[in-house]
Amino acid sequence: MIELTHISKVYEGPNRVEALKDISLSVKEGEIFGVIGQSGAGKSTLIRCINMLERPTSGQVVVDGVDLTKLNDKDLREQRKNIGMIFQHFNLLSSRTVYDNVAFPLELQGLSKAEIKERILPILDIVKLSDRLNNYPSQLSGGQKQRVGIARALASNPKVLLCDEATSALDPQTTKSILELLKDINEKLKLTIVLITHEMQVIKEICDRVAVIEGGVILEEGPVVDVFTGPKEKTTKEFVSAIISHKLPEEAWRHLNVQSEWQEGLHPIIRLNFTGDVVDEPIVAGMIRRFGLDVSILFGGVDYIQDTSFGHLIVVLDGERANEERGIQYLKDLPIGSEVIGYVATNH
Ligand SMILES: Nc1ncnc2c1ncn2[C@@H]1O[C@H](COP(=O)(O)OP(=O)(O)OP(=O)(O)O)[C@@H](O)[C@H]1O
Repeated sequence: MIELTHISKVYEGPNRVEALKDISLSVKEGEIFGVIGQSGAGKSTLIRCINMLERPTSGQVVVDGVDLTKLNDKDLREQRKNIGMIFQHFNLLSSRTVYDNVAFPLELQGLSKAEIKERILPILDIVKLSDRLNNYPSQLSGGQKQRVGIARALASNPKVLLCDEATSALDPQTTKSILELLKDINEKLKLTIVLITHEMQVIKEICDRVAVIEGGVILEEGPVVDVFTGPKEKTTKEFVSAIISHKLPEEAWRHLNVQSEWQEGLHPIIRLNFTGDVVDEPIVAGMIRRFGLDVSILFGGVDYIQDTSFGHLIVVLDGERANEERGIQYLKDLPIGSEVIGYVATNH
């Protein structure tokens, strides 16, 4: 649905900034694609290139089969009806009611009052604002204002919705309800959604795939579950660790006096990561039964990334060294992630 090919964006001026450097991305029809990055990474520039609010310095932007970089202003305006956008600070007109804010883009397109009404009443129903039609933005909560923004974006029946930090100004509870609404319209209206955010929680809640951007470059991208369970780049690891702690807390690490070499009398500490149904397998019981090992659990938990369970466990294997080595091999042969992260003395 969206193909970005070799996109670069340079802001010329006394402080020349290369905001995007040769970015290529592909977003499939009907998916929710998230771009995450820290402040200044290039997220806003990237999302604004998709509807050409920013014109890329070079590269191609194809949305629904049309190369937007080749269009004149009139054709671009026409194609933009396919691409709705919502913003962090909602960008509503304060002198217009909820109804009139949502009607505004359709008025600009020259639709009649009756056509507008027919188009937007069902949308106001989807975003649950039917009882607020005559309120002004100042009379609404942040979440309600964003619902107006969403309804206005949907008014033109777009195929793509761009969300520019759409929940960053909202509290966690309201964020959750807006994300649920986005998921809902993605499913009901088969809308392709691209969102940018600096919050991993947003990616975790609703995205199918994610790209991590830093310094105008995509560091890595893939299905959310894959990126969460196997982050490759340092920045990605930091984002992931903000919501999933794979690590033993620092204090516990010190208290245990963890060593990096497997010396006499020490036992391996192992980190296990597992996704999906495998979490239900009796892995710990297997190690006890097969190799006569004592398995102490130091740390662990199960997270859910949408419908996929993602477990992590840090354990110490304690037994004869040969059996400990067999246990490590047994784990390696299972369809889970396992890594020896240090060695400790136990009380036995
Ligand atoms: N209109 C502009 N003129 C000059 N430089 C700009 C302009 N817009 C953005 N930049 C620069 O481009 C780089 C990327 O900015 P961008 O706003 O895309 O990042 P971001 O990831 O969205 O950050 P934030 O979350 O803080 O908005 C930054 O160095 C920024 O200062």
